[in-house]
Amino acid sequence: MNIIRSARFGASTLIPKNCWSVVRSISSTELTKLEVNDKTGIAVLTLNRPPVNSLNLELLTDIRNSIKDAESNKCRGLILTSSSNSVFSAGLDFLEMYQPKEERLKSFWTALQSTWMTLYGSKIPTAAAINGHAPAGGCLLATSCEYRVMLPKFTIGLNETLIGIVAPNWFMNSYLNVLPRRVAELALTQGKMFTTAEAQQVGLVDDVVNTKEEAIAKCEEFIGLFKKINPYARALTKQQFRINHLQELEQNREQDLQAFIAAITNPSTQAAMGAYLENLKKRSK
Ligand SMILES: CCCCCCCCCCCC/C=C/CC(=O)SCCNC(=O)CCNC(=O)[C@H](O)C(C)(C)COP(=O)(O)OP(=O)(O)OC[C@H]1O[C@@H](n2cnc3c(N)ncnc32)[C@H](O)[C@@H]1OP(=O)(O)O
Repeated sequence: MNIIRSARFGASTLIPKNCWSVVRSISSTELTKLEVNDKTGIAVLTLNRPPVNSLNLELLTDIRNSIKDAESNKCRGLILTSSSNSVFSAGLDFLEMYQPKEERLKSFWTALQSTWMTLYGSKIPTAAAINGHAPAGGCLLATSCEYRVMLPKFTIGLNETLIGIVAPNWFMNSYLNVLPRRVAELALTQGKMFTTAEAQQVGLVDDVVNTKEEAIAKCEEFIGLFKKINPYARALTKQQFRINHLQELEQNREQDLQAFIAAITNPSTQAAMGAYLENLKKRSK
């Protein structure tokens, strides 16, 4: 058995899973865990930032590093999931955007841009096992993957307009890569959160299963579809589908950053976000 060494983790840890496979930890931080199944070569990236995996600068940085680790370790595919039983990811961390410090705000948005480009443009097959709610940035992570499977009774969608903010072009492009234009426009303008059943009906998720284990198995099945396909040909084909969206952001990163800072620091956006956060806190009491 080859032991993969990680730049971030040193020697790999072996975790026996069942008699057929061995799960090996490639890299791990306080916020993420990246494990590869030795038999299939498929990696699972688990987001672990309780209570709701809200995406702050550190979590975004770890996600990006993990995707790169999976690629550099030549994993055959990458599955994103959550350690929570009820939330895949609550999207961007409001605490990064509410009453922000400018330098941190810049680093935060720049990290989000980089993470999105790394995931959306990844050479290896990507899949999301959505084992909980996936609003806004959580939905962005899922729609940046090539395949989605979701557990029942959760919600997913880009709800930005409900918060009084506008989803940037590249959020919309990830949506449009999955949904018909008419459905995407209606959903985005309403800030619609789809139930699992609705999401499956419009094609926002590909499959619905009852447990996280089944979701991971479905993702493995999806990634297995490429077993006999030349990885180079596959990667270039995927890239051709996504290159326009990737270039659009790459070429306008600074403009996108400035638009974000202007929109977020606008007093009316801050007021709307403050009220939304207050409401969230009341609800959770
Ligand atoms: C012309 C074009 C111009 C374009 C210009 C560009 C402009 C840029 C605009 C900016 C775009 C910014 C994009 C943002 C996208 C986002 O991702 S925003 C985040 C949106 N997320 C949400 O709305 C989710 C909110 N959360 C929930 O709905 C629920 O928490 C949940 C369904 C995910 C889970 O519910 P439950 O399990 O019941 O947990 P709670 O009790 O609600 O929460 C526990 C705990 O977590 C806190 N929390 C929840 N979400 C967040 C979050 N996103 N950030 C930070 N904190 C969060 C919640 O307040 C609770 O905290 P306490 O326990 O009360 O302390």
